[in-house]
Amino acid sequence: MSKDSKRREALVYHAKPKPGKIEVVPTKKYATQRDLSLAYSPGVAIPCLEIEKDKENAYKYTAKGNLVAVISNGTAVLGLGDIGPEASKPVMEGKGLLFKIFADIDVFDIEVDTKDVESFIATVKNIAPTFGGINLEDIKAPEAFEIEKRLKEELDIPVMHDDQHGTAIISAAALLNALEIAKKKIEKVKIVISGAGAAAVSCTKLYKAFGAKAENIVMLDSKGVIRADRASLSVEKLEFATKRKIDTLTEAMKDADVFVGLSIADIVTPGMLKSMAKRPIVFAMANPDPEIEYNLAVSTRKDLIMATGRSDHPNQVNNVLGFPFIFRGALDVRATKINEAMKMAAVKALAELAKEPVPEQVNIAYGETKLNFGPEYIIPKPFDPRLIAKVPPAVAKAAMESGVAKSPILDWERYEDELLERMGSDNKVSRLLMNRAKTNPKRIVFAEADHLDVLKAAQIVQEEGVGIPILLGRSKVIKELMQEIDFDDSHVTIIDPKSDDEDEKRSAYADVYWKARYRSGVTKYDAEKLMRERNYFAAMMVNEGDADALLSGYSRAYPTVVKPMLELIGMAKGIDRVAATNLMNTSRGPLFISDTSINIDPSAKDLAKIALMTARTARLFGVDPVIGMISYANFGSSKNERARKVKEAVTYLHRSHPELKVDGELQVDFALNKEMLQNKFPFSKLAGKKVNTLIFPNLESANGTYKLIKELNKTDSIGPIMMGMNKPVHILQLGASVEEMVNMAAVAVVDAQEKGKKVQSK
Ligand SMILES: NC(=O)C1=CN([C@@H]2O[C@H](COP(=O)(O)OP(=O)(O)OC[C@H]3O[C@@H](n4cnc5c(N)ncnc54)[C@H](OP(=O)(O)O)[C@@H]3O)[C@@H](O)[C@H]2O)C=CC1
Ligand SMILES: CC(=O)C(=O)O
Ligand SMILES: [Mg+2]
Repeated sequence: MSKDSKRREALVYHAKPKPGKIEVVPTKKYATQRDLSLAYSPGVAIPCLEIEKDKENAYKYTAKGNLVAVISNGTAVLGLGDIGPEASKPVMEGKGLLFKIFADIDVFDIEVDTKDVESFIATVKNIAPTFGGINLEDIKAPEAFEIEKRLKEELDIPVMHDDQHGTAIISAAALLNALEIAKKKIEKVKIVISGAGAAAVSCTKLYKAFGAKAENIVMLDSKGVIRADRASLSVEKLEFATKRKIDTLTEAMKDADVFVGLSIADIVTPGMLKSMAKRPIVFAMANPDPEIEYNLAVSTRKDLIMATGRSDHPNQVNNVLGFPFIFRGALDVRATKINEAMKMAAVKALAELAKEPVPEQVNIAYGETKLNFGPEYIIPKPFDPRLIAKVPPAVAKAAMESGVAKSPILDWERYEDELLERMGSDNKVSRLLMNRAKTNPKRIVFAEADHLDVLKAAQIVQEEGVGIPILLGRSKVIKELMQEIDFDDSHVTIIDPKSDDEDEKRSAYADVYWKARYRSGVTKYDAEKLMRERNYFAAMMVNEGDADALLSGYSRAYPTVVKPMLELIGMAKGIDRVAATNLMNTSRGPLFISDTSINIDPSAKDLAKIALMTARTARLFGVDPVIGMISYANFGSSKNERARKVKEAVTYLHRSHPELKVDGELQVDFALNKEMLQNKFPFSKLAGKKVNTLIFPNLESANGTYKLIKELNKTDSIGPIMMGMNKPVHILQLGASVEEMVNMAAVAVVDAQEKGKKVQSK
């Protein structure tokens, strides 16, 4: 992607559909007058008075306990410097987003217009009653040190300057692991620290706490090496002043084992790297651009262990891995501080986690084949689902043991369950899907590429590396539209099935088609005419191996596209029924709904087949299927044939697939509410389990339900995903959005990867 496109993409992301990245969502009912009289006056007065009696009740009756303030004055925003409070807001909102998606913590971002230490402290103290914790962000040194110190002393809620301690925790964990890989001892290594600001000073203090020796450390600021004989050094800098008679980074780097950059971009040269000791460790953590670019660094020294603060290279050493989980642990025990014991516990938990076998889900999420503890994997990845279950308990335990926890955790197993439960609401399934597609992109025919939105989706698919688009349609229109949206056509195949240029291909496809059907009344002429039809041509491309997957249906009603696909592509071996499922990214986690598009009134046997196909699809998305077979009645309470049909399907499934977690017939609310199910039907195979797949008894109920969820909750939906076809062919909903089409393209690619595996293993 060009620099211009990246810039445009970033601006559109922040501007559309609503400006900014976060909003406030009510958590209580507000539908009726009664609800409102509880939410506000007069009902609201009751909790007010309870809190007046005892301030601790604020944790019981308000959102305080899960609310963190991300506060900045914009004086050291990433590595962009002093850009002011307004300009820091996108970063602070971004931190809010990360707090929410990684640890389910709510955030108000607060940008304060003052550089005066006292006035900043007073502002934070005055608003502190609102919050359960304070995350100070991007405030420059030395002011940041005084601000944090004072707020910690004067407030009884956890206060952490993330650039100091978040960064210190993550980089210490990464450093301990990198040293282990390089077989070096922290007590012996020579360390160069570029930067002497908030992040650098705190990181270096923590390395010292883990054994690094002051005499082995050289620190630099904007004026060069911090030497003991330099005039008017701040106390923080003085702690790291060296007695060595050197002035420059070049001199400092000679024979150094470790370089830690918390300063500005591009100050380290290949020459400097070459002068470092054997097996050097380089953490170039300035954001967004590191002290030395990743590829330049690793191509300069093969024995390098390299990390940056960025997500687009291996070893992202960035405080994102820390602050959500550290605050989660601190809030959950109502810690009054984030102390050294808690920080050390977080370091150890992170460092240990990197050495454990990486779950397949993480490999998929990062498009890796096998992440393993080693030079390119020294620290866990932010999307590792184990982080939420490992780091907050370690922090919480340390808080309890060090006596700063006001509300200790008694049942750790239950706490871990609660932590995992919190993470149901993020969209990790679509992320997983996209990343799995990227590992082995396939050729996808976009059969309606002369429509602007289809083309936009193809462009994203190409630029993101999800697949290799082949654009089918009127080539003149396609090319004009491509220009309009800045879609580079130099590496994209464009095919117009009606044009003379395709005579040869058309005739070859027609021949194959005719030979398979000449005893069914199809003439050569019919076949040639059909091949001018885009869907027939596209399907033949997939059949004949000229493409790996097909997407169509954006501009036509679903049944009119399904029919030719079934006729040309047909069903997979051993399958006598196709069906479609929709994956909904709901607030309780991923939910598969079937059959949303094909079978109008399936029989009991068909329902069982649909359940089995959906279970297979769920596994493809990394979801262990837990299936509710839906009806209007529960477990035999109605004798009507419609309920009996579902019951029969369940009996069949229990007999033929006893290992499958499936039960019914069930009403939707019982299927989705595990406590309700456990209480009323404890004998059910699903009692106490979280159902993630619903099989509906007929098309109208499944189709209506998924559309209802999608429209009312604005839930992302991936699908309809065709199941049971012989080739990866997927049919879009009429007028699907660009995002839906990109998701479907990823589904088509993953489907092609899977079908490819089956062919290979035959
Ligand atoms: N990866 C991560 O997780 C994190 C990365 N960072 C990055 O670290 C950097 C610093 O952030 P922070 O500590 O909050 O900011 P501060 O403003 O507190 O500190 C910046 C420091 O960089 C020094 N500096 C400036 N130019 C040079 C130079 N040419 N050579 C050496 N030092 C230089 C400054 O020197 P002086 O003291 O003379 O002004 C100052 O000490 C930023 O790029 C930020 O993005 C920060 C936090 C987390
Ligand atoms: C990551 C971060 O907090 C920073 O660069 O400032
Ligand atoms: Mg920061």
